[in-house]
Amino acid sequence: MLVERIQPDEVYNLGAQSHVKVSYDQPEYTADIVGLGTLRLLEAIRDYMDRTGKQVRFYQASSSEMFGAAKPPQGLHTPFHPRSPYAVAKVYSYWQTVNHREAFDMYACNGILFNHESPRRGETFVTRKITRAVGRIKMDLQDKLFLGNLDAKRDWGHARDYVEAMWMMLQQDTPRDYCIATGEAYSVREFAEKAFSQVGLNYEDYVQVDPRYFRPAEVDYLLGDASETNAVLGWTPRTSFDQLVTEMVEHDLELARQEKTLLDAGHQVALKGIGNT
Ligand SMILES: C[C@H]1O[C@H](OP(=O)(O)OP(=O)(O)OC[C@H]2O[C@@H](n3cnc4c(=O)[nH]c(N)nc43)[C@H](O)[C@@H]2O)[C@@H](O)[C@@H](O)C1=O
Repeated sequence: MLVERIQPDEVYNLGAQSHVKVSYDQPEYTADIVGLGTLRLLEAIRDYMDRTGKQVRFYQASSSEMFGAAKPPQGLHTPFHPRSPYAVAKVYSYWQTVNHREAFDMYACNGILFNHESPRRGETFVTRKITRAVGRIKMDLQDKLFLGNLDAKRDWGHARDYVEAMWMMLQQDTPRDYCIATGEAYSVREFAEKAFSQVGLNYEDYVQVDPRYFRPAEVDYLLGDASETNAVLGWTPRTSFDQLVTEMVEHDLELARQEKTLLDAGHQVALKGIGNT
């Protein structure tokens, strides 16, 4: 067994089919990985601790998607109202984690993280889909960007800051749950506006709404209240929304420059996973 071989001190369960729209196309697979996957890990760790007497700390990547339709701002005391198979499975894992902590005295924490982005974000998530398109449009490699609901609002932070918070959660004396957010929300439209204007373009000239990207049930407005977490952990985000957008646009502009250089030199360029979800 893997836990036996690795003998971990800390386990971070970040494994998932993490795309909300895809979870509607693949609900059973999503429930298996995102829901039962957590239970399998918790049980493997419990069994390992029972047999060896060792202590293992467990982090569960809970998600602001669990709040779904709940009114903003959402925090540790907001009741969940999930709006997708992904979010429902995350709620299941949230409670499995709480229950293992209460029933078996495990050091297990839920980090309820609001959206966290970076240049490493998968290209089918909206922020990266936008910044990839901004770079490619600027370099004349693409004409249009097709998006879904431009009015959805998200509390977007930088993944680098959020990963630090995850680690801090497992360094405390007692286990509990936390909420990580910036406390600021922007719409998809505002993200696009800022990203395009970064390279001197107007998003309205390039963005087209395509209903293909609408979700059967949308999460309209996520805005995190991390005040309790900030007080306990002494954590605050370091990267502003403007800095996040700038970093992602600069990264993807450079990627587009490289693509253009290769194309101009007669090479074929295979594009990895440019967004169609
Ligand atoms: C915290 C949470 O964060 C992420 O989930 P998400 O918020 O669904 O992320 P997203 O970037 O796919 O969508 C954000 C919003 O943007 C809207 N939107 C418009 N047009 C497009 C569009 O064309 N593509 C996509 N993907 N979204 C679009 C879309 O309808 C939604 O309202 C995951 O990491 C998840 O694993 C997680 O846990």
